[in-house]
Amino acid sequence: MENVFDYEDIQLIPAKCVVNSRSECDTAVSLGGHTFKLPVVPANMQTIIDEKIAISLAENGYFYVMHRFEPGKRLAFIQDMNSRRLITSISVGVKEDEYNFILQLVDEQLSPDFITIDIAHGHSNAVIKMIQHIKKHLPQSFVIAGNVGTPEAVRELEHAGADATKVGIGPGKVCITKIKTGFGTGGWQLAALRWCAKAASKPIIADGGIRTHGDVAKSIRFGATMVMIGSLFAGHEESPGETFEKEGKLYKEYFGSASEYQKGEKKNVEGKKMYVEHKGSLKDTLKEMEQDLQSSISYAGGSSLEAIRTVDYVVVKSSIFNGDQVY
Ligand SMILES: NC(=O)C1=CN([C@@H]2O[C@H](COP(=O)(O)OP(=O)(O)OC[C@H]3O[C@@H](n4cnc5c(N)ncnc54)[C@H](OP(=O)(O)O)[C@@H]3O)[C@@H](O)[C@H]2O)C=CC1
Ligand SMILES: Nc1nc2c(ncn2[C@@H]2O[C@H](COP(=O)(O)O)[C@@H](O)[C@H]2O)c(=O)[nH]1
Repeated sequence: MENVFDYEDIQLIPAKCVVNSRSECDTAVSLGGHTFKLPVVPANMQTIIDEKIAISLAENGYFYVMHRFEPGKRLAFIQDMNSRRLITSISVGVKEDEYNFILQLVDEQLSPDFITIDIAHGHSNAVIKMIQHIKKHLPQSFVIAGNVGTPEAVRELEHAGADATKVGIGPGKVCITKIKTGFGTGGWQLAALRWCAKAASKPIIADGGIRTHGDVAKSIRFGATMVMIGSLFAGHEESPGETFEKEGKLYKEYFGSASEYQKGEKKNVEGKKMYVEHKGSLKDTLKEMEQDLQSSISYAGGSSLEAIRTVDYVVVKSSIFNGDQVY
């Protein structure tokens, strides 16, 4: 692979502005026949999303993906979302019980709008089999499969029936896959996204490594339809996970889905736990993200996300931060 780079190595080049106010710029995106306010989705992790946040996101026009770590609650969750006439979007794994869960949904005549197959190494027969199982029994559900990091994987999962693929092996903030296995897209996630997007014939969700709001625009430029984010959404008032106080400051926990804390055992651990500063309300962060993305669109010289997809860019290998702190 040539031309390897990551988010902080890239700057997008401004084009002539065509709007009078950033508020004219539309950040809406379509996925699976639905339109969402932002091309951004909180990660399907237990310290990032819970039922309450899912309801609030769906009610306010945002995409969400519920995590799969309380499997017994999923059926009731889908029923509850259906009764509220909200979008249903859940995650599954690939173990035997998950096959039965899909059949149980069929028995209950429940067909979630979105099903995300959430596995560390998504380029596998296990994921291909699960895609085929879901497509056979719940053909109306939009299947997101991942995670992957190569064009071959994108093509294979699309060929198996996936409606979208999720790209990102190891760039996450609480990820230690890159350290423990030596593999992944950590450090070159944006280049991997571009590589995968060139091969894709269906939407791609960029997953992991987003550290600033500008990285959302960069993901769009390099081929993402949607961007999954963990750490930037951690630590909010609404976020699940313990809050604790240290020297008068509030922090919240954020742990990896393959961490000891999630698994309850020290086996195949590829994630860690960290504490992030308390950030206030999730609603405010989403609003700020929307405003920042509206501004990105205006710099791209357009009035919708499409303008960002073709904007010029430069590789700034010396790092755009120039020694500055991110915030
Ligand atoms: N995006 C990323 O970079 C990563 C994300 N994660 C997250 O951690 C969570 C747990 O993931 P995961 O361990 O897949 O889920 P599970 O623990 O549910 O494992 C799923 C199945 O895949 C097998 N499996 C897992 N990893 C591999 C591998 N490298 N090679 C072959 N088989 C494998 C497991 O068997 P066995 O355990 O016996 O091998 C198990 O049968 C997920 O939410 C995932 O998104 C984890 C790592 C990387
Ligand atoms: N290697 C691991 N990756 C993990 C784990 N838990 C979640 N994840 C991935 O990280 C992103 C979020 O990344 P961020 O940079 O926005 O914080 C998430 O969507 C997963 O794909 C883990 O334990 N190990």
